[in-house]
Amino acid sequence: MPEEAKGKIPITVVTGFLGSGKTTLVNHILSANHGKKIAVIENEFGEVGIDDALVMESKEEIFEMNNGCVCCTVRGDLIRILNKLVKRKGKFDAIMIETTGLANPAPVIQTFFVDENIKDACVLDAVLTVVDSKHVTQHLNEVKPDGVVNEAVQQVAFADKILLNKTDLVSAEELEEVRERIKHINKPAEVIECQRSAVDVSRLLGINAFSLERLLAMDPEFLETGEEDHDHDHDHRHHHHHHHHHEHKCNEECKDGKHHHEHDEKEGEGQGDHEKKGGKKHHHHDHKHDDRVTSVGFELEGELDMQKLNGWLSKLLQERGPDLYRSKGILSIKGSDDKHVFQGVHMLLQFSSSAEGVGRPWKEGEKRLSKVVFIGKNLKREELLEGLMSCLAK
Ligand SMILES: Nc1nc2c(ncn2[C@@H]2O[C@H](COP(=O)(O)OP(=O)(O)OP(=O)(O)O)[C@@H](O)[C@H]2O)c(=O)[nH]1
Repeated sequence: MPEEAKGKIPITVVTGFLGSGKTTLVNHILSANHGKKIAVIENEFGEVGIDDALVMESKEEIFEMNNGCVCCTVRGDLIRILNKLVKRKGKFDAIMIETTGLANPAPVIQTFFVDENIKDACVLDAVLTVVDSKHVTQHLNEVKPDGVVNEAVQQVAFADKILLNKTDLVSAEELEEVRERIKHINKPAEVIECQRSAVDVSRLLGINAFSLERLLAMDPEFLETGEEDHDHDHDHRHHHHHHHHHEHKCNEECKDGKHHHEHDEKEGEGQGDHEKKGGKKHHHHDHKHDDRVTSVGFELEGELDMQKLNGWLSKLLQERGPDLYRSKGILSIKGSDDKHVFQGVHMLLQFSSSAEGVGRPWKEGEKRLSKVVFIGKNLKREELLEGLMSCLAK
């Protein structure tokens, strides 16, 4: 361990596009036999929080940051939670942060270098990026409107280690193509092929893989504008270049209930490979998200009919699969005392339940609400709600 890392809390950032297998990785790490106490910080992009119910019950504390993306609105929350944890130093061994699938990891990484308190107490051990072998190419190729960041590219570019996950869903040739593509974006990062994010924890934690030097070699300005540009607790009116909307709650400074923020744009300043900067010749400090990508979430009382739901979801994913990046839900199903879960990634749909060890069973007295979230392009709330309501059991 390098001198400056001694006695500091190691931080692992888990990133990767929507549905790539981040929560699966967090659960894998939490349940592995390493004897470490790990505090987990979960950030979710979605109108309705689901992931907290899907992360395993563990002795460690789980902090949730919903209603925003860790790279923007809730960055202040991240700093507050980290400062709280720093005060409890010694009571746990490590911190793991799971970012949303739409997060640009750069501002998350900057947090560990711009906040004095956090910088003194913590050391970034590694940025782990989970990649969905089947769907990543589509996301890397996605042509974004001018000035909009391609988060999938950023996530690969900033990785210290890449978990090339879901190898069961692709052929050997496809896997090789994905590997090449990833190497093209990020040559130094080790790529580990896996299924269900199952990688030996000794290769993931306490590996001291993060290197600020390497990052600065890739982008000499990495730390320069971070503080100013990414602190969204300050007055948004100072900025006026780009707009950035998520269909989620903002901090009180956003006057119109949508989320705007802007960054100064520095184009093509000899940064080398531009794909590293978001698939375009844009500096990573622009981090305007794609406003066509939104989340729609519902909380529903009453029991759902499994057969109807399965039929409706299968049809929806078939028809809207390319645009429907991610769907997931916690379900109260008629005729069952188990908590049911569905997971959708594009056209792939999977049902499971607490009886199979997925999610936690309903607690005594817990209100049996179903929660469903859709994340994707051009989603129509009314249509989705109508479809979901039609699945209620009579
Ligand atoms: N076939 C296959 N499915 C996998 C694999 N790893 C994870 N999954 C499934 O992929 C879906 C998404 O996994 P998650 O771990 O929830 O993904 P995530 O990155 O946390 O998703 P978001 O937090 O919504 O961005 C779940 O249904 C998993 O069971 C794998 O190696 N192969």
